[in-house]
Amino acid sequence: MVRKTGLIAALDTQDPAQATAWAQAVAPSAGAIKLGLEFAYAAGFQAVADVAGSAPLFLDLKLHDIPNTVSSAIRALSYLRPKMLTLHASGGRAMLEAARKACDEAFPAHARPALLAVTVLTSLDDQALAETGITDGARAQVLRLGKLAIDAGIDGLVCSAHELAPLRDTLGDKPLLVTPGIRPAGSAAGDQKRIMTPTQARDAGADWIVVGRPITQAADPAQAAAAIAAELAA
Ligand SMILES: O=C(O)c1cc(=O)[nH]c(=O)n1[C@@H]1O[C@H](COP(=O)(O)O)[C@@H](O)[C@H]1O
Repeated sequence: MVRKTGLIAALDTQDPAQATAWAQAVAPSAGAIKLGLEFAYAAGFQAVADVAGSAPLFLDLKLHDIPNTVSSAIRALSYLRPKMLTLHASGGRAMLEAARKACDEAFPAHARPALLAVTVLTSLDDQALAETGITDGARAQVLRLGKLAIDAGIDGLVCSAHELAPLRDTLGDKPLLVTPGIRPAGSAAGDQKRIMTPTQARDAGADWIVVGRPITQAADPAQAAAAIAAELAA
């Protein structure tokens, strides 16, 4: 299957003016902008709504709580009209199903966001995961949580590019697979552990790659985003 892999630019900042400038800079190259915990906590949800005027919104709140709280939170944020919304797969089946139901009820059918379940954070390697009690490695845990989330009606998964091939083998083409931990050749990994380049992630089957600091910390964020989009299209 020929897959078109899109770019999501992660705009991690506390400053609305900075987020707006970055959103405008990346808009020609990115299919969505990602605003998450740092921006929402610092600048508030009105600022999220304002910045989201520039591009489709990936709202990365990584919901993880009891089913009633997660479904109520989804109803409460529905006015933001995100294109994608994250929650943690490790919240379990009942939470995932409650989120699916809340999403279906709170959004009109034409404006439903893709619900994306975060499997194992890309900042974790097998050793760090073992300290949490998961001793058979990131790949096994991503597959376990990925199957659970898709079975519970979730639209897609957030995983590292290293798990794309086994997930596609197990779950097929339909689930949206979104991969952070992407580093263009030569850029610093920072706190990310399970990383790949944009080309490698595309070739392994990503629908979307998420890139933050390699764009936002570049001397010219517009040019950095354009270069990544060009790499994906090559
Ligand atoms: O849910 C996410 O987007 C996410 C999941 C994950 O496992 N790893 C991960 O890095 N992210 C997010 O993706 C972005 C990656 O940013 P950079 O490391 O700067 O490219 C950050 O905004 C993270 O919050």
